[in-house]
Amino acid sequence: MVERAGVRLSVRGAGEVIGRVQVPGDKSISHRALILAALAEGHSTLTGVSRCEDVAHTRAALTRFGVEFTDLDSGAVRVRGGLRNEPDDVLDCGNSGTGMRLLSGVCAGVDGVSVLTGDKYLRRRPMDRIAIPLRQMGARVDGRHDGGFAPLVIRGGQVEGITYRSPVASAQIKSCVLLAGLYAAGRTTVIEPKTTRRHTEEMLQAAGVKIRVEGTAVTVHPGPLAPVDHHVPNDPSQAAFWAVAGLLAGEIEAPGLYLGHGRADFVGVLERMGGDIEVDRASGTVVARASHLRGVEIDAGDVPGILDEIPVLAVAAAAAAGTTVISGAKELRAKESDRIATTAAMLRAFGVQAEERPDGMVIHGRPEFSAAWVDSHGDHRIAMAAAVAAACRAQGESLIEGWEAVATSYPGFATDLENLSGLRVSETPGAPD
Ligand SMILES: O=C(O)C1=C[C@@H](OP(=O)(O)O)[C@@H](O)[C@H](O)C1
Ligand SMILES: C=C(OP(=O)(O)O)C(=O)O
Repeated sequence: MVERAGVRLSVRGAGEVIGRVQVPGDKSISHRALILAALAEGHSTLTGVSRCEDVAHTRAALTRFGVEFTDLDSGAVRVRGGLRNEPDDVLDCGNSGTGMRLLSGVCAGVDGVSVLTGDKYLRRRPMDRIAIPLRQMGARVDGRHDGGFAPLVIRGGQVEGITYRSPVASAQIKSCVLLAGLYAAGRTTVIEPKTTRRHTEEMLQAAGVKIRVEGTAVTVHPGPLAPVDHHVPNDPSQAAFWAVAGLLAGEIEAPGLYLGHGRADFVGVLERMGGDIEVDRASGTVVARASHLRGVEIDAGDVPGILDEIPVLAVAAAAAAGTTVISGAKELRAKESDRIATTAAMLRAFGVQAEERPDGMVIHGRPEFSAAWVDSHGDHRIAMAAAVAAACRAQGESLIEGWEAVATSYPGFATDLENLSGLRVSETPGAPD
């Protein structure tokens, strides 16, 4: 594992943020597009695939199984699939929970041994949530703390279909088990406590797999995948940063977004806050204009649909009149960082009163922030949320340490921020990671 060199972002705020922004291809869909194309026998052509580091790790991991990727001049990726054999080396998933958990499902189905690892942040994230169902299916899963943490060693092949009632609402757990289910004897059902993003179901169906969704239950039948030509739409979780920037300081338009189940709920939360935000479903466009926001209650019912957007929604709450209470969000503690602790600490660095609770936080809004020194704690979403706070509401120079983490999902974020704001935004060598 090569750890990245430290980068510090300097933002001299505050100013207007105005314009149209093409955010990167959706990260969740990009991982799945590469994996499903790798499983399919034959050639698939993918367009719009995210060029972020997380997705690059998944692509590199798939080459270890003998899958071939070719970058076409058009920007499309051609995939020669047919993944069947065990990988010939360790699968390095980098910072990506999605990569590690989805690939684990594939490894459980493939005859042979796979070893999966990742960076120091990923190696701290819980993997028992996939080890438990994969073992029930008949795979052998080992790792640190009895398979609770990576590196993971999976001996796959000969898996049986199961009905798995997941204790956690997680698209990664669901997708892991469904992918293993493609290789199983018999059908596999996953029942979620609450429905989560449905990319795996939608994309397996498009690849000709027999899959049925009934409420919170998804059943997959084993079988081959057909190659597909898939366009990856733009990432709504990245557009959420700009939507908040538009509401706080100008007007932003983000086109081409995936706005399907479990991904666009941040729009409703921002509307509840009083935000002037419009959605055109046909073109996948979100437009957000400067608004006076007010504090809201965000609870367990909201959380699965806004999981990755909470750090930037917290910035909106910090700029809103009154108090915002977030509850039912303890899953945030299992992300790239403990996002309840790191979001609250980031807001406090800007002079905002924010108190941590076991399953959420309480944020007291204020009209202006003070310039801040923020530590990303290796978490791309904390870094980008801080950049929005700095650019829109903090007079003077704010510094974001650990900015290198942003490459995991949105390598061009600083350039987009500079172009949309006209502020001075600069990246310099920072403290080592
Ligand atoms: O399936 C996916 O692509 C993802 C699911 C979510 O994680 P969990 O499944 O752990 O909730 C989300 O936080 C992550 O960014 C991407
Ligand atoms: C949680 C995230 O991703 P992952 O779980 O794939 O690392 C994220 O992108 O916010």
